[in-house]
Amino acid sequence: MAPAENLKKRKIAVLGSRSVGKSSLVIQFIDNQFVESYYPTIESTFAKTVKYRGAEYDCEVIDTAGQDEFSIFNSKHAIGIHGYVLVYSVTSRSSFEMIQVVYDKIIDFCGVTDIPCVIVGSKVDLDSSRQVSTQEGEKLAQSYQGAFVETSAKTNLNVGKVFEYCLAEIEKRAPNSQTGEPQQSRCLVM
Ligand SMILES: Nc1nc2c(ncn2[C@@H]2O[C@H](COP(=O)(O)OP(=O)(O)OP(=O)(O)O)[C@@H](O)[C@H]2O)c(=O)[nH]1
Repeated sequence: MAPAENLKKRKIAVLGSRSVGKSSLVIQFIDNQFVESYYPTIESTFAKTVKYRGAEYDCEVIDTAGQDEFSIFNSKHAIGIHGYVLVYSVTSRSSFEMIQVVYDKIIDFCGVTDIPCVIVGSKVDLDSSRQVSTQEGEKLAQSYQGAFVETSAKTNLNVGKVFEYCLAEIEKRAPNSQTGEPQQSRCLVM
């Protein structure tokens, strides 16, 4: 393992509607377990060292309280964040629509044209209750120039990929940077 000072630090925020499975995704990624019961999150931060393309990354993952159209955008979810995991449930069209609201709020707040992001369609094990097609998810991610993946925290499908893709999106925009200056630091407050 690389000495701590050689680790690249990356801060990743996980956002999306309530109950779409953000915590389950993060807990499956960090602890390799799935919890069936539902406890609404206030906010939790997790740390994990991830190896990606031969480099080690010190990832801080922020699991946020679910958003809705009335939530006021929390500046904590933009300042110092390198990449975003935007989660909807494939069983909920309204959660898919909420991704677009959250994305626009981030873009607006940061004053940038795009952000490193992964669009995640969660709960694919519940395919018989699907309301959002894979193609719709892909199309949305393309329009954001981000990555797309469908997951199940329950069956541990593609959970690791979410964070791998997120690192890839961050690196695409800030290759070889030790701290990876987040995009919004280009904002100038006057
Ligand atoms: N079948 C299935 N259920 C899931 C999956 N992921 C999460 N759930 C369930 O969905 C419910 C909500 O999951 P959470 O991970 O707490 O959702 P959240 O987005 O963190 O919720 P908030 O904290 O309110 O924002 C829980 O009962 C989970 O067990 C999945 O991949 N498949």
